[in-house]
Amino acid sequence: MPKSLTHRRRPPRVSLSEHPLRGSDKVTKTPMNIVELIYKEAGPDRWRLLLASTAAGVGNTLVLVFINAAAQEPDAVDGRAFFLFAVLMLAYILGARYLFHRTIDIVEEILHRIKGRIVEKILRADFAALERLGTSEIYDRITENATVISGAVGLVTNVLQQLLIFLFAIVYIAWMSLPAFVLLGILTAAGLALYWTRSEVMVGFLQHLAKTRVAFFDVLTDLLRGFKEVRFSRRRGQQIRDDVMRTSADLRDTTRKANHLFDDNFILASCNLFVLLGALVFVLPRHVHMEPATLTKLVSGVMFLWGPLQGAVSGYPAYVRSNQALREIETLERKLDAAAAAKVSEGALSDPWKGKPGAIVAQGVEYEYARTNGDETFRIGPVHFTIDPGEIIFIVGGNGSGKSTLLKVLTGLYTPTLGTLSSGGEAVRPQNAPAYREMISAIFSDFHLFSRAYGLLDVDGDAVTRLLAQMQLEGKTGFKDDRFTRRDLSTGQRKRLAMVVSLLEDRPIHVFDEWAADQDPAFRKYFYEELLPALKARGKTVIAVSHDDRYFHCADRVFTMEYGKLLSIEPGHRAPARPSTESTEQSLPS
Ligand SMILES: Nc1ncnc2c1ncn2[C@@H]1O[C@H](COP(=O)(O)OP(=O)(O)OP(=O)(O)O)[C@@H](O)[C@H]1O
Repeated sequence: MPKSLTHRRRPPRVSLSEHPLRGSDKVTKTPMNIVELIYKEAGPDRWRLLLASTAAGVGNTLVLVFINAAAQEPDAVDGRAFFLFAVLMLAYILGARYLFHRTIDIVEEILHRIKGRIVEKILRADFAALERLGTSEIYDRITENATVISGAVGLVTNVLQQLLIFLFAIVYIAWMSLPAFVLLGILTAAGLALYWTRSEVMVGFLQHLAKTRVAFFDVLTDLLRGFKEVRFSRRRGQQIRDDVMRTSADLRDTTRKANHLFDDNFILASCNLFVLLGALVFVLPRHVHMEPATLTKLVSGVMFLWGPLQGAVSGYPAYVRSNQALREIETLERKLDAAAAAKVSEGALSDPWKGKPGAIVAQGVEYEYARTNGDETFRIGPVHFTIDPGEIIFIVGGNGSGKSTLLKVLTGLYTPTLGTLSSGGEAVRPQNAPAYREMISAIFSDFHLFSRAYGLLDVDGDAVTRLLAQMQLEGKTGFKDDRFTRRDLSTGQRKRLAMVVSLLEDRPIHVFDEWAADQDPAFRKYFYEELLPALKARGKTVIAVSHDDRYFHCADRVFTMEYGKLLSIEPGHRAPARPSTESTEQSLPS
């Protein structure tokens, strides 16, 4: 029996570790499939790929035909025959190697470019739009889908090669016996039609599986993030467990059904082959005269179809999955395109300030969050004020009064819905907003500490050590190779580390969103009574959200917000004091 040199693979099973494919997003344009993408990206190499594929296919087929022939006439095998055999094998090796390696290179290059493009789009995206998009979707789509495509490319390429071999084998059979070719054609077409119909059902399962996986991961994430809270309530733990088990059972059933379908399709393809062989041996000789030798060759030829058939059958699910993954990436890119900040070409960007912001003026500034699910949205403004260079401004107000929202508008992260924000007489516009933000160093309440000192050029190690000491962080973390040696600090310490970075940035405007909230009394005092005055003495403008009414005197002016409106602007020493929140702190030793 001839043995195929082709890859024989069982259909890939769907496992829990695979990416949850999502089929819910509507894609308006017909997305490119993986084969079209490889064809397009291959450029001039596509002909070489075709050639390599043909060489591999022809080599593979002829090696088997050759072995078949040699087995029937062993006496005719001489040195020349052996040389021909070696040449055919070499053609297969070179062709297959080029085909597999080149398609992998092309796909990996495509994925690398897609990642770069997505990061570029994230960097260019409008902050508010990116906030709405959320991080988990971006993370999921950029990493998991790329993994699915990477993993599938070998199988998909194999399908293409197998189809070619299949074609050659059919021609070989037609050459031996035309009636056998017609019979095979009819049975193969019937088998393919059945396989195709079942494949449609399989695609539906894959999509359902994708949604179920997302639900499973969501509830699992809830359990892991809320692990602390679960420790305090057995009932909560039980309910979460029930939810996890319910989604897991759904996942189990769908995975089982999908895998059964894969297996059934595999068995179906095998049976199709058996039917072909049966028809060849039991039916054909009764109707058509055929030499026993020809029949033996035909049987060998049909058996040779086994490899290509299996390759194609097991590659098809990979093809479907990678197309789905491509669709996911495409959807993300479209969402990011929609989230892009107002289009400003690199050349049109301007910096009218050159690092000197002047007075910040808000004239009738309003901002409203985008409406989602028809819910009421929060809006601030209209607000009017001027903040002079070197001023210390505190923004105070109750929870949810809009302090952080105002900070995001003031720092140019949110574009006002109405009114004008200007700095040094220049309105902040899309063309100059990046330059405006470069003058601000902000620590928001949900700040992030980067693993490296990104954005800080030529950091002076001594300066960092001094600042770490000033923030009482020496011994807790250090600075080595452009990185802080430890970031797993307490909340208050992490904020002090963020302050170190902010001071190193040395920008004219400092923005702090409740920075002092997690500091102990001594450090809070240090922040208000030493650090802020020191910044002011260096000409810095400070805008800080604060709840520390006992330190309002440290501000030049206090802006009080209520329900999104600027209720009052008072000099620091006359600012309204709210009930003290520091009764506990006063009893503690400082
Ligand atoms: N990204 C967002 N999308 C929609 N609404 C938001 C968003 N962020 C905040 N809000 C809403 O804006 C309102 C004001 O929130 P904001 O964070 O500005 O208040 P705050 O005064 O800083 O409150 P706190 O003192 O509790 O930090 C809240 O009602 C909140 O629900």
